[in-house]
Amino acid sequence: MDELLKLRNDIDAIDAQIVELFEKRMAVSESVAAYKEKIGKDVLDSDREREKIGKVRELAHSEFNAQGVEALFNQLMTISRMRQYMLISGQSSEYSGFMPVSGMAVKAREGAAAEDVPFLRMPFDKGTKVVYSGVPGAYGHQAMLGYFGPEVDCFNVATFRECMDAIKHGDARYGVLPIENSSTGIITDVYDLMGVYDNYIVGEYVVRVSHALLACPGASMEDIKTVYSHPQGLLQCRSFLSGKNWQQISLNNTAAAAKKVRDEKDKTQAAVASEMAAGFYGLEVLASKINDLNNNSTRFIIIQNRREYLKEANQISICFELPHASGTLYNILSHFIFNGLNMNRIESRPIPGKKWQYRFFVDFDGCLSQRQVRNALTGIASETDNFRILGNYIHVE
Ligand SMILES: C=C(O[C@@H]1C=C(C(=O)O)C=C[C@H]1O)C(=O)O
Repeated sequence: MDELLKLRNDIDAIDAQIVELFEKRMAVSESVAAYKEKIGKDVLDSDREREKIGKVRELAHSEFNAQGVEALFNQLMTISRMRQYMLISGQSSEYSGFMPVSGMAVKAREGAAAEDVPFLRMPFDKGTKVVYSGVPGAYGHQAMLGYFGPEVDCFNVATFRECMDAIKHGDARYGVLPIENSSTGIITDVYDLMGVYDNYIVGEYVVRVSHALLACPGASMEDIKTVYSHPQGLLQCRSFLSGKNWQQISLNNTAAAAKKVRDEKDKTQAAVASEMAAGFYGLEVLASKINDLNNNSTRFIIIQNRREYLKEANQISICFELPHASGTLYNILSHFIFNGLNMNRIESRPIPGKKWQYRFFVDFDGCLSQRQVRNALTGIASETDNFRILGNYIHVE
């Protein structure tokens, strides 16, 4: 026991020296930050870090220790960079061109689950033009009405890209696009477009997908022979449809199915779509809530072409590219860890034209007005390629 005590005393004495040296090193690193800020030099100097690792490895007396020293100095230099970003990330109210704006308090709309609806929205009035992708009566329409209310001045476009273009060119102030479904995952096309357009996420809205069986007025369940819907609509109602012996036909979206049933006025046809589509197309609801899972939801984003964020915003979305080398993503994640930020999601998508290279999308908790967020973003921006802040908005749980 005495022997262990003595050995631990030795370790304590060495550790005290390490801490003293660590603090001395950090003080020098702070002076380096001040100098770099003065001359406009980047914090990260990969060549210098590589040389440093080589040199400290040579100082070690075994391969095991060389590896240990390498890991240790990688951490030391990461911490040193974090400190430098802290000292140079600014303090003005705007960050990277993003201006804080005041939100508008809006009550939850009828039929919406309270937890799906943000209590604060981006400012809009009756004259504000809004575009959504999809057709009237589809879930995109429902999300748009949920966020902006029934009196909104809106129009729809057929594709996600057209929605992006309408926002980019100012044909509409806000756009509404689906970004993720709770059972089928992310909408990759929307991610890819967000990565290349200069549009920004300013809000989020969740629609609980609740399918109903719709048919012509006067039709009953016994009349039905054919059912139309989006493939996902048919899939999500598999147990309801399984015993029915109806022909199932896929169309582009659920609202197109409702429209077809209305237009053809055939009592043997039915559509799987929302109850809202029933009202919109003058159809009757033969059965409601027919999806297998009743917590199936689609998350929509509200986009615009201005760099703005609500003062109460609590989630940030960013994207960036990384060189195809070992440790690059690990290095970026350290910015979240050292700044105490909670990451909610990370996705990667192939970069068109760059084989086996990926663009990363990260969502994390925070607001652009917070110091630790700015520190992390300053670091990530300078250590990645094509870094973009995609938006700061109120996240709906
Ligand atoms: C301290 C510097 O800044 C960064 C941190 C380093 C370190 O802690 O040793 C090395 C290179 C830079 O990435 C520097 O440039 O010397």
